Amino acid sequence: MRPEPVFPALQPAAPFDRCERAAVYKAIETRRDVRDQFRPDPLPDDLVMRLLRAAHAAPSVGFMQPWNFILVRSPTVRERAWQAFSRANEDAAALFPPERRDLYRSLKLEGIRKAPLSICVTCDPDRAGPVVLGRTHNPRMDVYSTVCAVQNLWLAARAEGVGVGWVSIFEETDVRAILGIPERIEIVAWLCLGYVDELYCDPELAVKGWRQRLPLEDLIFEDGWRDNP
Ligand SMILES: Cc1cc2c(cc1C)N(C[C@H](O)[C@H](O)[C@H](O)COP(=O)(O)O)c1[nH]c(=O)[nH]c(=O)c1N2
Repeated sequence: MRPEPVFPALQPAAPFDRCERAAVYKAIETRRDVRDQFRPDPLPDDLVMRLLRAAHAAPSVGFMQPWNFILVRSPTVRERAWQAFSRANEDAAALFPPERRDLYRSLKLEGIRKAPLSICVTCDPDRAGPVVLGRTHNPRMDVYSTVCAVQNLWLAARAEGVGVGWVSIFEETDVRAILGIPERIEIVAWLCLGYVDELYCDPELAVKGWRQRLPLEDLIFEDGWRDNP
């Protein structure tokens, strides 16, 4: 007997309707990096799972899905992470020219202790063996994939009324030691999560005079690189 032909499952690719489109753009445009506005109440487990499913639906090179998500709820562990941040942030301040240093020091750049949940997102370069479809000529593709997962989570969180703040001012060795992450695993993001009642309309760094949004037109080139005039 001949085997039944297998048809791939397809879904319609029609554009979303007007409200659905508006919802997608609303999430993109109103998403913010949150440092200070976190409410202390814990996020329900089913909500956290929805965010993680959104992250896990991200594209990845060779479909390798290199990510892991380390959920950090323990105040003791978060306190250790905050101390690591504080040390790194002191070093960071010294790197800026003196006229920027005071403004830098005045910025709030983390919500590690205030947010009830932190998620450390990591990348396992060995997840799909040594030779990965699409990573053959650029080893960073697995990390790029992991960043796609972070962005999915960030947008889903916006839709759920959950604020997310990315903290990257750490010595990597500190985060590794605090969470027991092996050497071969890459640490991609420390995210702080919690409910928020309000969000800045514009990036906080713009509001506080650190740096403004660039005109999009200046960033688009046609048919090749163009040096700034
Ligand atoms: C890879 C990476 C790393 C960091 C960030 C982002 C990304 C993508 N951002 C957040 C960043 O400051 C913010 O996204 C921009 O200022 C734009 O603001 P909105 O995200 O639009 O609110 C960030 N913010 C912060 O307060 N402390 C930090 O250490 C970091 N690190």
